[in-house]
Amino acid sequence: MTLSLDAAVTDRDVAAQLEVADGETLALLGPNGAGKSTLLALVAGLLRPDHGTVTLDGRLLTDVRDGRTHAWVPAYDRHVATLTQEALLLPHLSVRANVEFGPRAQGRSRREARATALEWLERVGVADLADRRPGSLSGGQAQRVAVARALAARPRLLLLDEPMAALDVEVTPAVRETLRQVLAEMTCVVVTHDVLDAALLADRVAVIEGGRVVEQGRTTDVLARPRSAFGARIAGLNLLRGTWHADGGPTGGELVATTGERVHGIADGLPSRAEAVAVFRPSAVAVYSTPVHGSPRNTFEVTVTSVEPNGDLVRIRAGHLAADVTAQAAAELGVGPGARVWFSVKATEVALHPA
Ligand SMILES: Nc1ncnc2c1ncn2[C@@H]1O[C@H](COP(=O)(O)OP(=O)(O)OP(=O)(O)O)[C@@H](O)[C@H]1O
Repeated sequence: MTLSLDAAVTDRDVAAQLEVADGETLALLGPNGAGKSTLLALVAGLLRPDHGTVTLDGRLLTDVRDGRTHAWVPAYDRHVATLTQEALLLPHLSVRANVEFGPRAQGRSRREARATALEWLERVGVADLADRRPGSLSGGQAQRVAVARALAARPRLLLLDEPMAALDVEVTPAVRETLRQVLAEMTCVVVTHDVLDAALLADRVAVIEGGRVVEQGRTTDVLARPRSAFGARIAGLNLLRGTWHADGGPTGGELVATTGERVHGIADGLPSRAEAVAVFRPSAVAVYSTPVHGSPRNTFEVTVTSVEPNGDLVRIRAGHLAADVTAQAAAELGVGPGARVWFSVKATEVALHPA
């Protein structure tokens, strides 16, 4: 294992064991206060456990036993980079200087640091902003720069703490896609509230509740067959498989699903005729009893198969698709199994990625 953690923090009632293999992305999911950020802090070296160990690439970073610290590598020497909700760029430095900072601090030459910075800014799609100051960037741009800064330091492990939580919904899909591409090569732990992040970014998921790992496994397995209460609440994403047809329209094209639906969505750089999946949350689906129009929306005429409570909402299932609506909306619709309804989801809510 590249990363192993087996540690406890008594006053936060956190006691967990995690393992992440080389090149793998693990998502930590769980309700507020479950202990996700605490686990990241233990790995990053920002928090000392009451007992336990943290190992990265066979190097013992933390070892606390019998009330004594046997090993403690300080945060700056762990080869671990952390990306938080806020980009936290140094305001008085240019974008490029922010990204050069890590390589320079590691003793690389000015020229090498500059080349590395430009390469990463290019990869995350903001090379044209290199000379700007952080204060003049949008939230999405700043977060891309923060990704470049984190990776320019060549960390062995990347920790992401809700990296998209502070972004506008319009820019989230594109930043998520950038992360998906760069994370493919990294060993990574991502804390998220958003099941879509887990579905698109993570190979494996660990569900944390009350400071304990209550469920873990391959993302697809956990989302398809959740065994914990939290897992069940977040599962049920809509997922359509098919072929992407680029046509240059408002969203660049549509996915023709093997189940017949045609779906517009956000597909950054997906080549035409690629096998792809379209993913969207049940809560992004509006339900109507009459046909709806209005672009850029996807509308599917479906037959309701079940209506059941789902947390504070009501989940309306129609075969392989699901919509979560408020209890009031469900009451107004007054639909039950067998009813014909229209599911509608904005193209901006649909993420497409290679299958
Ligand atoms: N700095 C702190 N000092 C003491 N207790 C803390 C501290 N930070 C968090 N806690 C407590 O530790 C427990 C775990 O919190 P943690 O922040 O790790 O949860 P989380 O899963 O990251 O939550 P969220 O999703 O709300 O960010 C909670 O009971 C919390 O109140």
